[in-house]
Amino acid sequence: MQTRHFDLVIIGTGSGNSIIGPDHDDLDIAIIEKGVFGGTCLNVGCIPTKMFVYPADVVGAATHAQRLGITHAEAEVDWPAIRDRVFGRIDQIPPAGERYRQSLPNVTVYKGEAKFVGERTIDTGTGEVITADQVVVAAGGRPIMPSIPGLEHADPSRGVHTNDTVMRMDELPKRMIIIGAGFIAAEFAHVFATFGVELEWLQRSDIALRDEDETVSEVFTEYAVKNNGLRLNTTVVGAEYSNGVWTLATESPEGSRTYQAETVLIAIGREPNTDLIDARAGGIAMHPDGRIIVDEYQRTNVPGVWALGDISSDWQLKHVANLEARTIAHNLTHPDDLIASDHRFVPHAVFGYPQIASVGKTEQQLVAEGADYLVKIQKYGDVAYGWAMEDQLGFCKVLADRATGHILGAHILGYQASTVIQPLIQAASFGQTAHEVARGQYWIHPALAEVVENALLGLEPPA
Ligand SMILES: Cc1cc2nc3c(=O)[nH]c(=O)nc-3n(C[C@H](O)[C@H](O)[C@H](O)COP(=O)(O)OP(=O)(O)OC[C@H]3O[C@@H](n4cnc5c(N)ncnc54)[C@H](O)[C@@H]3O)c2cc1C
Ligand SMILES: NC(=O)c1ccc[n+]([C@@H]2O[C@H](COP(=O)([O-])OP(=O)(O)OC[C@H]3O[C@@H](n4cnc5c(N)ncnc54)[C@H](O)[C@@H]3O)[C@@H](O)[C@H]2O)c1
Repeated sequence: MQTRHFDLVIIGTGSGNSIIGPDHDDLDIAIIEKGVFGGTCLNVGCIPTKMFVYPADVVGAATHAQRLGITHAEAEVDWPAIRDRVFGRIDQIPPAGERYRQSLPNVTVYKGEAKFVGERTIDTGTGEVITADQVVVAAGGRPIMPSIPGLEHADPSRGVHTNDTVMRMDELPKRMIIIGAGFIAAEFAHVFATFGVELEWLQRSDIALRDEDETVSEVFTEYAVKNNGLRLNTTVVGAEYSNGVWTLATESPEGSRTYQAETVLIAIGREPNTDLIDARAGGIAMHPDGRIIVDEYQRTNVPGVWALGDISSDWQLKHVANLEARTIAHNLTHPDDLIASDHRFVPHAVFGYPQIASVGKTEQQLVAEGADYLVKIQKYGDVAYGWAMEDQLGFCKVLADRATGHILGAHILGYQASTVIQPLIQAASFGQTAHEVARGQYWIHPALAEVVENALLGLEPPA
């Protein structure tokens, strides 16, 4: 095996690929990718899912328009056309990104599965072992599979999917069973239910989106039970495949039951790829759940080795992986002026139906901490635009420190929640008080953002 030394090696081309910039022109860099250039978000995550969510939102809006006096003919969903539109656009990007990297004189692209064989020493999986002064581990994660015989591996040919394959199905199945009720399940349940697939959506615990603020998860769960086939407290204990149909055996407090469908979507969480890269052989310390331990500067315990994104972060979110990549991009070339990743107010959104967005602490976390807080829940339907929409579900919940008025958490469920929440993310991040944000600016009337204004005004003024 040949051995070559680099200034910098990057493992993974998701957010890892965005590290390389003009500051690094003088470095001899290797980047290693085992799969498709661009990583999860671009190829099998954020971007394609939202490209399916958008048409689902369009169909959903037409359906919900009945209460506004508009009826449409039933939507005809042309799955191959939707799928080919999505991937016809996405599939052009990875080869272009790879070609660009290969065109840079100081970058060598290895197409192989990287494994540490020593400290800062990596087998590229291409017949070459390389060493480096600095290594960035950005190898992400993968779907967790259940330990149920038949379902331990994705097998699209038999209708067992994860997010990696479900968006490329040849045709829309008549029936689908979704296992899990987190982010991925919520978004795909919205897409497939809206596209007319008969859903059985099985969740082993008593609530969907468990980590959200409890008001949000309760309203979301109630809607999903009523409209999207969600079944709670239902644990899958066995699976059989016969004549193109899966029969899943389940246990619940009501007893044993089976569910049948041609397609099963597994969405029970994601695990870090530290085993694939043999992080242990590189001397890299890990949490019990397999994530790499990093400090606020994204340093691991091994000098010169950094990690970012899903393989190390507390958050499996693209904007977090990107921020951590920016931290490392700076720190690689500024050893005496390190910057820390800002994880104070990490927001997220779940692009299902109803849409959800959140930042900061949940009310249950504040209760557990014994915090002295103010809370206001403002309904969409009680501000002008929400009233015009005849919205019956949406709300904005704001939590603020009683003494200072600082925003501690904000949780929105409803139309465009992911956009409506942004002023609250800004206020929390810049330390503005609820009163300042509500009173210190105009709020366009009668825009939906008034739901945020009224939530803030509804908090008692700070003592
Ligand atoms: C269905 C879905 C929807 C999502 N939607 C959103 C969303 O709307 N918003 C949001 O913020 N986040 C979303 N996420 C999460 C987001 O995609 C991830 O947090 C983000 O992509 C993580 O980036 P990363 O760079 O850490 O890892 P990745 O993008 O996964 O990149 C890791 C790369 O490393 C490569 N690799 C792994 N092992 C090796 C090895 N041994 N050798 C060489 N290469 C290797 C992989 O092939 C991959 O290309 C979604 C995730 C999924 C699954
Ligand atoms: N819009 C977004 O930002 C977005 C969208 C999709 C995914 N993501 C990221 O990807 C991550 C992974 O998503 P996910 O939905 O797979 O995970 P998740 O952690 O959000 O949800 C996992 C679900 O599976 C259930 N579960 C866990 N183990 C199980 C088991 N053994 N059997 C049955 N059910 C089980 C849990 O109760 C939970 O409902 C998310 O945490 C999120 O960070 C983000």
